[in-house]
Amino acid sequence: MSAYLITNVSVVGGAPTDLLIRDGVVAGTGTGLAAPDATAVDGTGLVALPGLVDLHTHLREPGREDAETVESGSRAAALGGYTAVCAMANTSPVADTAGVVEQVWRLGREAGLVDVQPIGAVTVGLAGEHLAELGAMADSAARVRIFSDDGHCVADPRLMRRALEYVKAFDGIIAQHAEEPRLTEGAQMHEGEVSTRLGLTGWPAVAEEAIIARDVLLAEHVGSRLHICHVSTAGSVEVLRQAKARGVRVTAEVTPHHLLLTDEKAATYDPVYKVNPPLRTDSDIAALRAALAEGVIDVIATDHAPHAVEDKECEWAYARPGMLGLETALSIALDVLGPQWDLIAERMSRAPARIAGLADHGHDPAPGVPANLTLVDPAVRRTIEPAELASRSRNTPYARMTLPGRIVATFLRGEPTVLDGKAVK
Ligand SMILES: NC(=O)N[C@@H](CC(=O)O)C(=O)O
Ligand SMILES: [Zn+2]
Ligand SMILES: [Zn+2]
Repeated sequence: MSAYLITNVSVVGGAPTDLLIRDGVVAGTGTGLAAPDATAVDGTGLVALPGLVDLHTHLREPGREDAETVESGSRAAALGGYTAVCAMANTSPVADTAGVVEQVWRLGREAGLVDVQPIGAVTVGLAGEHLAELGAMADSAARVRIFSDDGHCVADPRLMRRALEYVKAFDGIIAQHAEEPRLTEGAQMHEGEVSTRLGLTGWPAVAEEAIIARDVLLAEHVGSRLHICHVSTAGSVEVLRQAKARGVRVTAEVTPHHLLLTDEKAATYDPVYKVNPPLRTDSDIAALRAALAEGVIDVIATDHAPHAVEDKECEWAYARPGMLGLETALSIALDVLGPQWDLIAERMSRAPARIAGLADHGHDPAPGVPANLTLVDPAVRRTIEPAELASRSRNTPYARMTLPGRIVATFLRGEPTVLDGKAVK
């Protein structure tokens, strides 16, 4: 195994130091380290963060390899500073058996760019009728701990209760896509002033809030762990705040796009802005940012949702919802939070690693910890060019925007996956 000596780097915003990486772990820190056999990496001006961990990634393999593969999505993740991603189950076939989750897990290992941790479906085929084989997925080589029908809500309260009961035995989590389907039939965008003006059917905030309120009560009743995907409204934050104050075992994530973009974007009729849950309002953004600072929202998760051109560059009503996220998330976080490195490390690495139970991830670089880390240059501003992204898809809402921060290098267990801002393989 190789050795790397990163010199003069700020670890999570601290005073510059050196970091020696050897045999897959951080072998030493301190100023003036010497290691003649190590490859030198000049860390001057750079910030070292624990490798980012994404709780919510769509990799599209198996089934839509034209939009993304485990390998292309892993490369996008590494370039975004990630060392682990949790792959959502809404593939084709759905990841609802031990066989499919093991396939995704193996493809992740073969790509070798990030740790790919499969999420299993809650219900067979995401159909919301019968529980999938949760135990077999948990016992499989993929060791699934998070289950989600993401893309769909587990709308049936009895099924949701049974799923929560089932995963309690192995401290698993149900990650809910909170959307009361009866309240969002035909919905195209956030229900509010802009949808009224544009004449598009609205997706009301209460469709999300009602499910979160129900599910925190179910989780409290059962004593199980619940995670809420892509929280998007101020009302959801209030429900979560109350639940957490009561000690309910609930965690929550917000996406970069819900922290930055509003429903006004729909007025462009550019389907790149169509997403579930929809972009909301300025006051929702303010509440989400405050909740993130406070810890009512635990995690920034990308909901990286690649879509092929034919599924996205069409009329708004026919376009699939979802947008890319992995290669821009850290920049959006920097833009929204500023250089609050400890908060960024907490919300984008430590907390998601803890929630997903990824023991090798989410550790600040310190002697003895697995060398899963990323180096950020906060001084660089870069313009997002969709054609330059590593993702197979192009549906970024940040095209031609200039954003702060650039990932210079990413290390997975001591080996670089990104160096000089370029993927190593
Ligand atoms: N977020 C989206 O708009 N789309 C996701 C599904 C989901 O996260 O609900 C997708 O799979 O494309
Ligand atoms: Zn979802
Ligand atoms: Zn999703």
